[in-house]
Amino acid sequence: MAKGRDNWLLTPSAMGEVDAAAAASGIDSFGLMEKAGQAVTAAVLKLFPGGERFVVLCGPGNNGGDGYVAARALQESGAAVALYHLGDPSKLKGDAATARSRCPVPAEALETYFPMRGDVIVDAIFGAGLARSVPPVVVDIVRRVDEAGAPVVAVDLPSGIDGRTGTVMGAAFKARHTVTFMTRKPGHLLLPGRLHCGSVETVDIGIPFRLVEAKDVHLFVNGPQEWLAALPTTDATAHKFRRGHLTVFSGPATATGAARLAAAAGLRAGAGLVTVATPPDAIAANAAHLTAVMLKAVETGNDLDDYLRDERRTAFVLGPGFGVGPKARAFVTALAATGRHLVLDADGITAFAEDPQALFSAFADGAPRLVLTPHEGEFARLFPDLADDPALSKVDRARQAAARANAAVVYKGADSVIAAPDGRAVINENAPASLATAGSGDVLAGIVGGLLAQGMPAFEAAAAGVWLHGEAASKAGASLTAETLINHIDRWH
Ligand SMILES: NC(=O)C1=CN([C@@H]2O[C@H](COP(=O)(O)OP(=O)(O)OC[C@H]3O[C@@H](n4cnc5c(N)ncnc54)[C@H](O)[C@@H]3O)[C@@H](O)[C@H]2O)[C@H](O)CC1
Ligand SMILES: [K+]
Repeated sequence: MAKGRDNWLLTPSAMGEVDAAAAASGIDSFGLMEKAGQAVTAAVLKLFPGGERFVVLCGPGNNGGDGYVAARALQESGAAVALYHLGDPSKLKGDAATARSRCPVPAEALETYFPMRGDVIVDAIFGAGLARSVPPVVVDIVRRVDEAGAPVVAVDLPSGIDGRTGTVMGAAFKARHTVTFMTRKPGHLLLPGRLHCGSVETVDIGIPFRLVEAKDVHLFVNGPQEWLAALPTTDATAHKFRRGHLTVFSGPATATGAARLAAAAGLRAGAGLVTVATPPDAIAANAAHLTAVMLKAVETGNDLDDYLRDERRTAFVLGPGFGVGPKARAFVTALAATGRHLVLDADGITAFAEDPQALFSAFADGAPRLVLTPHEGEFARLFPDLADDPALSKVDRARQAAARANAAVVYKGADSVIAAPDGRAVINENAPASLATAGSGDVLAGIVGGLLAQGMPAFEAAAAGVWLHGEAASKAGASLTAETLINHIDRWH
C-alpha cells in the first residue's frame, strides 16, 4: 500500500521549504496561490450553495493572499462578498500583494466586522505562518463569530491553530470545514487542533509530489501502509507455536480482570498461544474465567526464571492491574535480560517513575524490544522534562521518548502518536470517542503483545495495534465495552 497524499504529513516549516523548492524549480508561485484560492471558493460554494453573504477575513501574509483570490472568485460567481483585513494591506508583499491588487472587493478593517445572520465566513487570517498568540482583535472576532454561530471555512488551518503542534495560540476559530494544500499538517490531527478543523480537504495545488517526498520527515497518518508488510499472515498450515506465545502477567486476586482482557485480545490478534502468569492467590479467580487462554502460577523470581527457560515464550505484557511495587521492577528486569519482546503498560510504567533510567538501561541494546503505552499521566512519570516542555509537540515528545528508551512509544489519547527510536512517527486518527472506556487500554496492550509474539517488529506492532484497536472500536459501536471490543478485533489478513 503506497504512501500517498492522504497519509503524508508535513509541518508548516517543511511545507514552506517545499513551496520554496517549487518556486526554485520554476513553478509560478502566484499560480499556486491562485489554485489555493480557487479551491477554497469551490469548497465554500459547494458547502453553502445558498449562502447569503460570504465574508472573507484576510491576514497579513500569504494565507491572506489566498483569501483575496477567494474573495475575487466568489464575487465573480455572482455571490455577495464582504472583505475585512488585519493590519495595513498596503504592506502586503509578493504574491499576497498581487492577489490584493487583483481583488475588486472593497475592504474594511477587521475590528469593524460584526457577524450578520446568513454570513458564511472564509477565514484567511493566519495559516502556516502563525508565529505567536493571535492579537487581541482576532481574539475578539473569534468570540463574535462563535457567539453568532456563523459557519467558518478555514484556509489551510483555522486561524489560531499552530500547524505543527495543534495548540490553540490565544484563540482559534472552530471551522466547519478546512481546505489545506498538498498534505495535511500535524495540527489537523493533534488535539485540540483537530477539533477546530471540522472536515478537512487536501487539495493538490500543482506542486509535484516528488518535492513533498523529498522532504524526508518520517511523519505519517497511521494506516496499513506503515505496517501491512510486517503484519503476520495466517497460514492454514502454521503450527500454533510458529504464531508465537504471549504471556500476560496478572495482578493479585483483587485485580485480575485487566490481565485477562489483555490475554483475550492477544489471542484475537493472532498469537498462537497465550498464558496468563498469575500469583498463586489469583489462580482461582483467573481459572474461573479463562478457557482458550492457559494459566501458570509464577510468584517469585525463581518461578519466573523457570518459566522463561522455555524460549518459545516470545512476548510479554506486564502492567495491567499488576501493582507498582518492586516486584514489577524485578520482573521487568528479568524479562529484559531474555532479549524477547515486552509491552509495558499502566502499573508497569508507573513502577519506574522514581528511576526511569533503570528501565531505559535494561532495554538499551539492539533493535527495540520494548513497547511503552503511556497515557498522558504515565508519560509524565517516565519523561517529566519532555511532558513539561511547552515548545514540544506530542510528536516531538513521543519521538524523543522513543529515542531515550530505545522503545516504540505509544503516547495514547484520542490523537495517539506512535514513535520509534529511529525517528519514524505516525499520528492515529481512527479511534472513536467510545474507546475512552474502562479496560480499553488493557485490550490495546494485549493486541500489541499478540502481534509482537508473532514476530512483528516493535514499531510496526505498536502502530498496527493502535489502528486495529480503533477499527475494532468502530465495528463494536457506540456502546462498546472492553469485552465487546475484543470480539471485533480483526487481524486483517
Ligand atoms: N503550498 C502551499 O501550501 C501554499 C500556501 N499558501 C498559503 O500561504 C500560507 C502561509 O503564508 P505565510 O505568509 O508564510 O504565513 P501566514 O499568512 O499564515 O502568516 C504570516 C504573517 O502573519 C504574521 N503573523 C504571524 N503570527 C502572527 C501573530 N500572532 N500576530 C500577528 N501577526 C502574525 C507574520 O509576521 C506574517 O506577516 C499558507 O497557510 C497558505 O494559506 C500559498 O498561497 C500557496 C502555496
Ligand atoms: K486560516
